Order: sequence, then C-alpha cells, then structure tokens
Amino acid sequence: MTGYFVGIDVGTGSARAGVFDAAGNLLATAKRPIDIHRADGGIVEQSSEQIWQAVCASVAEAVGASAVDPLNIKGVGFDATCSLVVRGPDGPLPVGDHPDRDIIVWMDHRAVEQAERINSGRHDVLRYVGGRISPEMETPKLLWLKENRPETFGAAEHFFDLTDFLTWKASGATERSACTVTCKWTYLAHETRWDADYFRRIGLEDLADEDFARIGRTVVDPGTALGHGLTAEAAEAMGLHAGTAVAAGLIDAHAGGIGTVGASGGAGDPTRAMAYVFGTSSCTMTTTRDPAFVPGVWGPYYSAMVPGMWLNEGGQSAAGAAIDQLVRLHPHFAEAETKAKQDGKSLPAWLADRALAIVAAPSDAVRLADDLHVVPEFLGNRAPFADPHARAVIMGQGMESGADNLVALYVAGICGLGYGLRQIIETQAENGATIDAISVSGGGGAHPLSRQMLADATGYPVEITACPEPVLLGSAMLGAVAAGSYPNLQAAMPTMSRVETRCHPAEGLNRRLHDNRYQAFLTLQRNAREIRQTTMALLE
Ligand SMILES: Nc1ncnc2c1ncn2[C@@H]1O[C@H](COP(=O)(O)OP(=O)(O)O)[C@@H](O)[C@H]1O
Ligand SMILES: O=C(CO)[C@@H](O)[C@@H](O)COP(=O)(O)O
Repeated sequence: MTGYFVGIDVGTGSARAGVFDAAGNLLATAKRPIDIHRADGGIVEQSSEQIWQAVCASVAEAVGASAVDPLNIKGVGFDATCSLVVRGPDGPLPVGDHPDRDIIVWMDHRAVEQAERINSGRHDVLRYVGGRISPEMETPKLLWLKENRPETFGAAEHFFDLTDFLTWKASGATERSACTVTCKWTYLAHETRWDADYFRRIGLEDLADEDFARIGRTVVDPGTALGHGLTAEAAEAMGLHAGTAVAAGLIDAHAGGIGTVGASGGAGDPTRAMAYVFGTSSCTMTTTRDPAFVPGVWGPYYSAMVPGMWLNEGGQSAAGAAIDQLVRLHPHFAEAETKAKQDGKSLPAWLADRALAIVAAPSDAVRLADDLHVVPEFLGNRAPFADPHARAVIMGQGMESGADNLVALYVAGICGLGYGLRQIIETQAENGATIDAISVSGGGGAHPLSRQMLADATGYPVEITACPEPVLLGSAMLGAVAAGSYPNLQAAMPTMSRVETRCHPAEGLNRRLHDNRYQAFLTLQRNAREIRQTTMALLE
C-alpha cells in the first residue's frame, strides 16, 4: 500500500489533524483551539466558520510538518462531535442571539422539554435510540429551533451534523454519513429509510414533506468517496490538491472505535472489544452481529461504526469535563493549575503524574481516594438511565485544602467514571452484548494512570493501540478507504492499527477496594435519584 492520508478530528475543544502513512504510522499532527459559548439554560454554541478555519489551519500545519508532498496525500477523512449546524443560502444562520453562532453544540440541553415531549409519544423509531431520545440528539434540537427560532428554521437550506458539514465544505457533496444520521437523527439504516411518520407525529412534518432534502436525502456509508474530492477552495485552504479523495465521515467517538476495536493483536474481533472514547464526554461503543436492545443505551444502530454490524453506544455526557469541573471546585485548584502550567501540563495530567509519583504501583492509586466517593454525573446520566437531569454526588470531602487532597479527589473522580463504565458493561451483558476487553482512546485515556484505573475499576483488561492518536487514525482510515487504498474499513482496521500494551485489572486488596467502592457508587447514585424524585414531586 502506498500514499498518505489525513485524519481530521473536531472535538468539543479543538480541531486536530494528523498525517498517516498507509500502515497507520502517524507522521505529524497539528491542533487549533475552537471557541465555545455557554449561557444559562444549558445553552452551548459554536461557529461553523470558525471551526472550518481551525480545520484548514491544522491540516496545512500537519501536512507541512510531515514533509509529505501534498501530491502523495491520497485521501482525507473527517470526524466531529455530533453538534447541529444550521446553514442558509448565504452562510451561517443564528441558533441563538449571536449572528455567527450557527451551531447548537451536542452538550447543549436547551431541548430537554422537546425531548420529553417526543419520548411521551413512544414512537417505534425510539427503539433504535435506546428507547428514549436524548436532548443531545438532533430531532429535539430541530423541534426547539422550529418552535423558538422559526425564522432560522424556515430559512435553513441545510441542517447538518457537524461531520457532514465538514465533508460538504470540503467537497461540496450533500450526502450524509450513515453514522451521523442513524445515531443522532433517527435514520433507520437497517431499512435504508427515514420514518416520515415519526417526523409528522413530533411536529417536524415540514422535513418529511420536503422528502428530507434539508437533513439528507442521500445517505452513504462512512468511507464512501464524496463528489469529486476536495474542491479547489478547500484544497487551497488546506495546502492540498483539488480532487484529493474526501470520505464520508464519522462521529468523533465512532472514529475512536474504528481506530481501536479491529486492531491486530487485540481482542481478535471487533465484537469482543468495547471502545471507550474518553474525551470531554465519554462514549462506550459495543459492536454486535445481531441487534441488542439495551434499555438506556443508545442504539442498536446498524452499520453506524463497523459496516454491516450493529452498535450500542453508551457513555457519560461529562467525562473529561466532569474531572475538570470536579477539580475546579477544590480550594487548591488555582495553585495547582499554576503549577501545572509551569510544568507545561494540563491539570488532570499533572494530578495523574503526582498520584503516580506517590504510589508504589499504579493500581495502588485507588488507596489515595480513601473514603472520598464521586458519582461524576455533572451533566446527567447518558447510560444506562438516559437521564439528562441526574447530577453529581461528592461524598467524604472534609476541610482539607492541599495538593494531596486534590489528588485524592481526582483519583476518586476517575474511579467514578470507571464505575459508570462498569455499570454500562454489566447492563449490556444482561441484555446480550458481552465483551472481553476495553480499548481506550481520547485525551482522557492517554495517561498511564487513567488507563490502569479504568482496568481496575471495571475488572476488564484495557488495550492500548500503538498509535497515540486512535481517533485521528480512525478518520485517516476513512480517507484510505475513499482513496481506494483499502477496499473497506474492515480491511483497513487490522492493518493500520495494532494493540501495543494491555493493562490488566488489579488483584487482591486493590480489587476488593474497587468492588467496595463500586457498591458505594451504586448506592450514592440510587439515593441521589430517589432524593431528586421526592424533591421534584414536592415542588410540582
Ligand atoms: N490525565 C487525564 N485525566 C483525566 N482527564 C483528562 C486527562 N487528560 C485530559 N483529560 C481530559 O480530557 C478532555 C480532552 O480530551 P480530548 O479527547 O482532547 O477532547 P475532545 O475531543 O472532547 O475535545 C478534557 O476534558 C481534559 O481535561
Ligand atoms: O455524542 C457524541 C457521540 O455520540 C460525541 O460527539 C460527543 O460526546 C462529544 O465528544 P467529545 O467528548 O467532544 O469527544
């Protein structure tokens, strides 16, 4: 195999690009931050033009740094968060109060009420999104727009998932990826159709009447070559050549899944490894041959990640973001952040390094948490309760205000994320989706401590691929398939990705400590839910 491929990943906080060879070796990366605007009422907005500029600048820098002749770059793949982009004939249309902000970010919870209304209709398509639509998905957000910004809703020419916006900007093609529309828009990929009745019943009949022209009349598999490749304008902005193949994209978490679950030397079969993508949020991606209906876990989605197979997607809306929020609450936060900056590290990485420096072995880190317990549901419970109203619980915090206590809180937070993951794994297993190993990607999973703690907290081995950027690699695989270097993703996965290390779960006392803490997690989570329900009932 010859040629080079560019993978582009637009996460919540940054756009990144990586240049890979056909064997999956990473030659160079570049990154640009992207702005995020938050306001009360769960409002979170971004600008598609700013994101596009960040994408082009990262690609140009990564290609330059790789020293690969742009003529040898044969394909480009995109992944992004599943935020909703609204574009009119003349460009961005405002989704709120600011003219440039045309993106309702995935974590925006303005459409909670619309989601609840849709769920009360119990339409059959909801069986394929875990039984309940989430306010993080696109149809509640579209309904919110129609009800609250009718001028924007009416004037929109395209409603895109962010990934599909990026491939449109790159190639001019309006095809949507089966990944985005199946996971976030209720497209039924297993029947290759939209359900017009669903759209009519929830109040989005306009979209059905137009035969879905504004949300995607043509849906293609991830990796499909789009249009005539890069347009001249996009190519110039990226420092590439017009006509370079552009692949239909993936949601960011799914790119992490593609970059890891089929790796050679791993679980041996994409159905045996769960991808855990630990970024701002966390996503658990489980592949099955037959559909598994798991209450509270998104899906089953057909062909949304590994083509021809089914996918269950769980996770937590706040994962890295929960750790960021947790440590921000601590009295030692500002001082620790300054020290982390001086050391050139992010605060979570600085805390993880400090924890590793204190303990004799990484698995002993659990002992640092002592009697501190965290249910880190700052932004609701994505799975297995599909409850956007859930909130975090912190137990055992005293008057301590020093660095060691902050490290303890960090460790307790990572434990809490691990127990949420364990709860999802157990719930899925009860419903027919079992796994043998977890394959980690994302910024939060890049540290040796967090990886080991995930193995210890869940009791499952955690696999790490050789590539330090598996999400970018997943996107680059799309570019390789679109360029014809691989016939399909199944062929690209084991060739371009391989497992390099494995974290084995703790034994002995550390294992017993985790088992005990997991029971505490379940108790605190259950009690918090019951207390909230009682309070809400009294207030109604
Ligand atoms: N060692 C760590 N422990 C816990 N969280 C971490 C660690 N390193 C990074 N993170 C968190 O991971 C998130 C960034 O992950 P990344 O995959 O780059 O994000 P995204 O793709 O969502 O923009 C941030 O919330 C960051 O605080
Ligand atoms: O919702 C999904 C995946 O379904 C993601 O786009 C969303 O969680 C955002 O991902 P990041 O945490 O920013 O990588």
